[in-house]
Amino acid sequence: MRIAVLGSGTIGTALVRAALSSGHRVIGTGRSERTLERVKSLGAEATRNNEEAIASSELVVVSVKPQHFPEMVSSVSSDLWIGRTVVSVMAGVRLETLRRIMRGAEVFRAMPNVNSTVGKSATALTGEGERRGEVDSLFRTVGVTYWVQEELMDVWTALVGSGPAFVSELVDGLVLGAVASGMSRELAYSAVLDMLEGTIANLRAHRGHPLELRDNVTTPAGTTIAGLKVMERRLVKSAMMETIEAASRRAARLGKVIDEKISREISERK
Ligand SMILES: NC(=O)C1=CN([C@@H]2O[C@H](COP(=O)(O)OP(=O)(O)OC[C@H]3O[C@@H](n4cnc5c(N)ncnc54)[C@H](OP(=O)(O)O)[C@@H]3O)[C@@H](O)[C@H]2O)C=CC1
Ligand SMILES: O=C(O)[C@@H]1CCC=N1
Repeated sequence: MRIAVLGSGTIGTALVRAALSSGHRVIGTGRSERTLERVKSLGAEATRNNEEAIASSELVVVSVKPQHFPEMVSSVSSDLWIGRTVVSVMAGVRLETLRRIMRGAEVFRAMPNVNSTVGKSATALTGEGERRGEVDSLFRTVGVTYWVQEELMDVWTALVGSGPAFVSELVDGLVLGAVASGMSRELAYSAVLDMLEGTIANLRAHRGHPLELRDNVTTPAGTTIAGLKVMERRLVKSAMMETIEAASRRAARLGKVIDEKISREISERK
């Protein structure tokens, strides 16, 4: 299949690489010379011209930032979308918005995460169309896929899309705590990553509630309960809940703002 990736940045580049590795012909777009050179170095074609990329492809991935989407689509003739399959990875942007601007295309949304760069994304997919299987295959090349109702895309974006940033913050906090207690940063970082991998394996093996694992670790009057008391006092769990809710609300808001811009764009075209 011929695949176009519009916006070959962090996520776009991972998808260019994935599509090439599955034997597809790929054309990636970008604005800067640096982006275009990176796409070429992977073995794909590269162009600044989104129309050229769309016209020559059956499957089109839209991986520009949501804020750049209205400007990007305004430079594309609306006829070009007819008969294409389009997959947007943009946070917040609704299927309804995409369908309105891409008349005649079958439209999907995907929400991967930055772990797609190491083949370990968990990607939510939504939408309907004949190329559902091909869309699923593309994202399975960068990790695992889950088909979900569109209503869940904003919270998925918060939990899984933004999640690696939140976990990185937590990792940094743990490392700094160890540094404050006299461990070198290098050793602490390596130890935290191993501890996380082990914890994930343990949680997956036991399949129960995560608090069962917590209680297995927590010796009466031991070290863990001393730390847990601080986490309780500092409302760490409450902060995590609010973090996901805030990010999810932001995705919803972003979708609304982009929808309004696209509506204005369509009425100006008429
Ligand atoms: N980063 C993440 O972890 C995740 C991001 N997403 C979503 O993926 C999308 C991309 O994010 P990310 O990869 O981080 O962003 P990047 O900024 O890394 O990539 C965006 C790319 O779009 C290109 N671009 C901008 N405008 C145009 C245009 N008019 N025509 C062609 N190319 C254009 C930029 O090119 P240039 O650099 O040359 O200007 C850049 O390479 C976003 O919509 C985001 O919501 C989804 C899940 C996770
Ligand atoms: O921060 C963002 O908006 C994007 C979406 C998911 C991850 N990064």
